[in-house]
Amino acid sequence: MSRLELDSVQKTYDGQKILNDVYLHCSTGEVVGLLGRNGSGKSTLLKIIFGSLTANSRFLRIDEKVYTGSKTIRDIKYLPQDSFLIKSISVKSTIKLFLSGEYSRIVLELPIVKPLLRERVGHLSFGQRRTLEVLLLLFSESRFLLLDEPFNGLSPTSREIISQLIQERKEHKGIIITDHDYRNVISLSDRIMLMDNGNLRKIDDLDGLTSYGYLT
Ligand SMILES: Nc1ncnc2c1ncn2[C@@H]1O[C@H](COP(=O)(O)OP(=O)(O)OP(=O)(O)O)[C@@H](O)[C@H]1O
Repeated sequence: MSRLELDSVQKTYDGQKILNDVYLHCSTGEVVGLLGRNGSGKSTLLKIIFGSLTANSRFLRIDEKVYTGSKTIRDIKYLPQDSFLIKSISVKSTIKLFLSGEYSRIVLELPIVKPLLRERVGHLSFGQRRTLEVLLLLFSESRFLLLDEPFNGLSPTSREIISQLIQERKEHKGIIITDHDYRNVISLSDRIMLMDNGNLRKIDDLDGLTSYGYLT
């Protein structure tokens, strides 16, 4: 088992504190659900963990190795809200480009992917592209995944397939997931954390989400 640990994360934008001394951990074999209102700082936190955004302060450790500064780390992959795919190449080429042999073969054979293989990425619908992006991360070799709104634009069937694959792939990975489909996040997650006024609160049940004003 591997463990990612994040401590003392502070982030200020234009003098306004967005993250206030955040602590979070995630181990391989678990899904951590990150909930919070619009603008509460969820994407900011994921980008800081990934290393694409610099924090005022950040302590990041994976097992015994400590990472300083804001470099990206091979062992962490981030699904951003915006697409990261090359629009002019086919789905098949995209899968071969991003995934190594065995995982590439598995994804090429998935029933949800097979009918799309010859399509150019730029011709996919929003939901088809999002599904492909999530699959590329789930079958990557990185031990930790940060999924920022993976269910955005997905039909109920695609949501079910992706949720099932997240459950299967978490055996090898630690996954931090944020999405406004909070019911799905809750059903997938082993632990729920709520971003509230720059702090992360551990949530045990729906009453916890109500008491912090996330649900009414
Ligand atoms: N580059 C930036 N410059 C200034 N403020 C920013 C910048 N990026 C984000 N913010 C602010 O930081 C706060 C947190 O934004 P963030 O995108 O992390 O929220 P979020 O919880 O992911 O929101 P959502 O659920 O709507 O995606 C917001 O108030 C946002 O306006």
